[in-house]
Amino acid sequence: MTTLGTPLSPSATRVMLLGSGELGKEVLIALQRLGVETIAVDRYENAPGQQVAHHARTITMSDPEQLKALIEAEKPTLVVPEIEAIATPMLQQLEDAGVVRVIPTARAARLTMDREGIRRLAAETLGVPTSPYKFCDSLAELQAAIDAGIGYPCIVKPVMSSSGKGQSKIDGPADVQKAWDYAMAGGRVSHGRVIVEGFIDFDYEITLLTVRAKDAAGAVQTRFCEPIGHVQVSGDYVESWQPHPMAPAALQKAQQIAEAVTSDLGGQGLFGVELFVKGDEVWFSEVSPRPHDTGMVTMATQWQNEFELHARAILGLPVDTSLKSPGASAVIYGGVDATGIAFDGVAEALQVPGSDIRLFGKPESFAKRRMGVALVHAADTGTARRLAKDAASRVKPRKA
Ligand SMILES: Nc1ncnc2c1ncn2[C@@H]1O[C@H](COP(=O)(O)OP(=O)(O)OP(=O)(O)O)[C@@H](O)[C@H]1O
Ligand SMILES: NCC(=O)N[C@@H]1O[C@H](COP(=O)([O-])[O-])[C@@H](O)[C@H]1O
Ligand SMILES: [Mg+2]
Repeated sequence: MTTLGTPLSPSATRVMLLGSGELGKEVLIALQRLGVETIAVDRYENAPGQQVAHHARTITMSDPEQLKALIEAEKPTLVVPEIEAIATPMLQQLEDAGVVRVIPTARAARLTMDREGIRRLAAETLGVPTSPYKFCDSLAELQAAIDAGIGYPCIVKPVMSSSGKGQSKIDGPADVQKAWDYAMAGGRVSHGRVIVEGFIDFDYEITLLTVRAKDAAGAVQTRFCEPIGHVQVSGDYVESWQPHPMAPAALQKAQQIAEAVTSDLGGQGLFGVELFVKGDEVWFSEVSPRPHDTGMVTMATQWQNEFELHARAILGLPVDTSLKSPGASAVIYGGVDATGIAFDGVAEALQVPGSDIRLFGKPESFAKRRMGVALVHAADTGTARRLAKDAASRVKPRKA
């Protein structure tokens, strides 16, 4: 039986988010609606989720001692990682010692924070198809890996990064040095290690949101949302839609891969399984053991969006992954480097039929920082994509 308490009282169910960006903010709102007491942690003050939580804490989450001190002081019922730059070995230590429960598990957080952990698990332990890959600690090793079989084109990424940070495509020998230097500058934690992957010439890519939640008998069951199609530019998502049609054989393979990976990672919660598809062939790319940026579209398309699904699943509550309407999302970038920016054109954006807007409230804008998203529901995804891009383009961020 799940029992929920009253926030700010001794009975409170207390949940700590490690990372409080746009995704965490929505998880926090979903938790608040269930009367959960929330603690939003991030690396900087006034992060989006910190603006809606009961408590805000700012620490260096990659520093194990700071993380341990905070968790021991706050004693949350659950710790929910929201970003990859976290001292996950410390989370493992605290979970092993019975101090806290990590979502979905400390092991899953640790393995997925580092591309090496999850890639080796998927490809080498579980035998799931992936791009060819190699891990390298120097420019010389990178060049050797490419020459020894990865070949051109290929993709280089820091082992600890997301949203395309530090990622680049190498088309030929002239790009190798540049890709190495870019990766060294772009990781979330300076690490000096990269993955180089053979380029998969896919027809399309999807995120398969996969939920591990308890059924009426208390057993953890796996459920899938409809596939989400998306477009990425420089490794960062700019557009997503749901449902993305798939051939039955490809969908079946996608679900098998998602089931294999998420059941090995275990625990309860929502996962974003990223897959490349060409014909009936499916490759596993990576997985977030938490809501996914491309899944923001579910705020327009599902009865329970991915944040509500995560909140429910981690609390042991039932979930409904069904689609409400086709829809799409389109990213609103900052466009300028400035703090406290202003957004013109919100009313114009909301004139677009079936549209909605989220402005995340990040205190500082960068030209390529995601500051908001436009959401649209429509009769079909083609229409929704067109309208979502239109709505996003009407929002004009500027220096205040
Ligand atoms: N081996 C590959 N072959 C072809 N395209 C790739 C490959 N690896 C990555 N990409 C492209 O780059 C995108 C981003 O890659 P990946 O998901 O690994 O980066 P990320 O930084 O973890 O992004 P995010 O955190 O937003 O998921 C993919 O969605 C895909 O479009
Ligand atoms: N692809 C992962 C992803 O989208 N993560 C989301 O971006 C935030 C960091 O944004 P920032 O870099 O603008 O601070 C994270 O906190 C998370 O919400
Ligand atoms: Mg990705």
